[in-house]
Amino acid sequence: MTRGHFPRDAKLVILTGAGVSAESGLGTFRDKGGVWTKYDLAEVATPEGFARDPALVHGFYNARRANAADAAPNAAHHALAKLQAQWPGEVVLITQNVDDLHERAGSDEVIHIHGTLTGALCAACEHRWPAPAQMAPTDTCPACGAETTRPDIVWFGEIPYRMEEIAGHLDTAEVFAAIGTSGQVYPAAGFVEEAAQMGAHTVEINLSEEPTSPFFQERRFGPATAAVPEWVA
Ligand SMILES: CC(C)NC(=O)[C@H](Cc1c[nH]c2ccccc12)NC(=O)[C@H](CCCC/N=C(/NCCC(=O)O)S[C@H]1O[C@H](COP(=O)(O)OP(=O)(O)OC[C@H]2O[C@@H](n3cnc4c(N)ncnc43)[C@H](O)[C@@H]2O)[C@@H](O)[C@H]1O)NC(=O)OCc1ccccc1
Repeated sequence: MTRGHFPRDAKLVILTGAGVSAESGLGTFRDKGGVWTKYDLAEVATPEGFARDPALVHGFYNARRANAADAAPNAAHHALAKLQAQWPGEVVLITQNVDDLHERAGSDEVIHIHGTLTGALCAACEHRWPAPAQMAPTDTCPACGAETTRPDIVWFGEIPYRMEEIAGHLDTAEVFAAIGTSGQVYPAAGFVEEAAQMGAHTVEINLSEEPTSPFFQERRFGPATAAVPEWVA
């Protein structure tokens, strides 16, 4: 990590997107052959879609849960876990991804702003529990018994998780890095501007240029499994 820009124990805030899990075989969303080219986002990733057809939505997430379970963390996940363990300053890892590959690479604290495939949520009492491999509309909540269980995922139109905590980290970040994200989904896409306004050094690591690339002071293009270990080294 080129030290010039910040102190040895700087506070690092890192945001990851689907690109960091692409080389683990988990499709991204907006690239060629991406998830949103195969599925209609409004049908499978909105509360309205779930109300209309919960079986369709559970089927979509059951398939993604199975894919994620069969996948393995890659060199980018491992490099970030090593950075969290060894960097003298604070490292905050925020992910838009709903897979658990960061944790399986050894990252102990990961803020899942869009939820997780491994979690189930009761829409009635907000109880949370580990998701079974296959979820179905007839599943009942172990706490209140209601038949209102859903994947613990933040859908479009819903408020992302832990936003206050994240706002605090963006205000105090000395380095903000975005890795493998197209910067098209808000509020996450706006984090770079918030961090830059507070004086953070901003770094983009991505396969190629994105509309938000001009917001970053430092840009590193290449596959995450090469570019992230290089940046961390
Ligand atoms: C599409 C977009 C225009 N719509 C939105 O942003 C909406 C609406 C909206 C709100 N504010 C706005 C302002 C302007 C315009 C629109 C809005 N946002 C919302 O609805 C959000 C909720 C959004 C969350 C939706 N849920 C997801 N995921 C869970 C589901 C699921 O996963 O099924 S978002 C979904 O997209 C996220 C972003 O996608 P990326 O990760 O960036 O993936 P993508 O495919 O796009 O890009 C991949 C990148 O990787 C790169 N890459 C590929 N391979 C590699 C490689 N090998 N190495 C490195 N890089 C690589 C590619 O080049 C590319 O750049 C994903 O992470 C994924 O989580 N809620 C909200 O705003 O509530 C109110 C609010 C807000 C704040 C405070 C209070 C209230």
